[in-house]
Amino acid sequence: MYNVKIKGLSKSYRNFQVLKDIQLQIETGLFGLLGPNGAGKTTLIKILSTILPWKEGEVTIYDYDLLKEGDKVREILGYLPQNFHAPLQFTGKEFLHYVGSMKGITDNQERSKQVERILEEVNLLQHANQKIKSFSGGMKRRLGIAQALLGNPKLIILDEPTAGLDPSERIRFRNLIEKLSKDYSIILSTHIISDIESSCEKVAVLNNGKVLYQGTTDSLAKIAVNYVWEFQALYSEYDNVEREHLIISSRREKDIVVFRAIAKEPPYKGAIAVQPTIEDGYMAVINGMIQ
Ligand SMILES: Nc1ncnc2c1ncn2[C@@H]1O[C@H](COP(=O)(O)OP(=O)(O)OP(=O)(O)O)[C@@H](O)[C@H]1O
Repeated sequence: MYNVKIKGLSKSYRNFQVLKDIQLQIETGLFGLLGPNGAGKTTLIKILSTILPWKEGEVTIYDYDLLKEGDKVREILGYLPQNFHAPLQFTGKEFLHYVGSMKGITDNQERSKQVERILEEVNLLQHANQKIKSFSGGMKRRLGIAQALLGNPKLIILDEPTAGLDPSERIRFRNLIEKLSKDYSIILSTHIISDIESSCEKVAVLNNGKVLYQGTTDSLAKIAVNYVWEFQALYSEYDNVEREHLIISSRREKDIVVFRAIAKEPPYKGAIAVQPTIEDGYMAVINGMIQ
């Protein structure tokens, strides 16, 4: 079942077209929206979150027409913006009560129940009465998720939620998102492949305002079969090789360097085709190797 259906969505800022005829269908579960900086992810997410006005195209979210029934969509939506800042002088609990009231949960008992449950869900219960200024980056981000969960939304939209987190916080955050995806539909926008590779079954790749790929994460990797190569070159050739080929990674072994590259043909003498990863598939799509 598709919860979000997008047909022919376009958006311009003055003369600059940011989204170009987007066609997307998003199912229940965890959906990854991948793309480099400037691809148009935030613009798309702001439109889906009813924050940004738009005119061209059709968007349905849980059978509500986004243009005509924005109020209904807001009732079933939880949103964590890219630059989420909670007031530092509040405690975690005070902040969630405040957001809950703003979302129209006026019954004190009901709001308290939700706040406690959600604090537990995001693993912040024992810090609930601490001021937010004492929270780590990861805790603040989990509080961001918590405010999105208030009001029992059906769809949660997270814009670059792991940006700036250290590796252990990132893993913790990722596990939380994966756990939540059992109960909620989640759209996760990111430019970090590892955020989606273990947990998202379906992804879309956006670049320059266009959807270049949508499908399973596995097929995104498979798309690059016969396009990913490993070869060795002398270290002294490093700059030339890097300039002339689409290099994904390299590792130095004394005087030689082992390169991993994407190309339609063997890019270097002795190059052998290797098994592609999701990152390879993503790079191949973004760089226009695969139409
Ligand atoms: N209000 C605006 N006015 C004009 N141009 C804008 C505006 N907001 C975004 N843009 C431009 O639209 C393009 C897409 O931006 P957007 O923020 O949607 O991309 P993104 O994929 O979310 O990237 P990032 O991760 O860097 O935020 C960029 O070129 C950006 O400069």
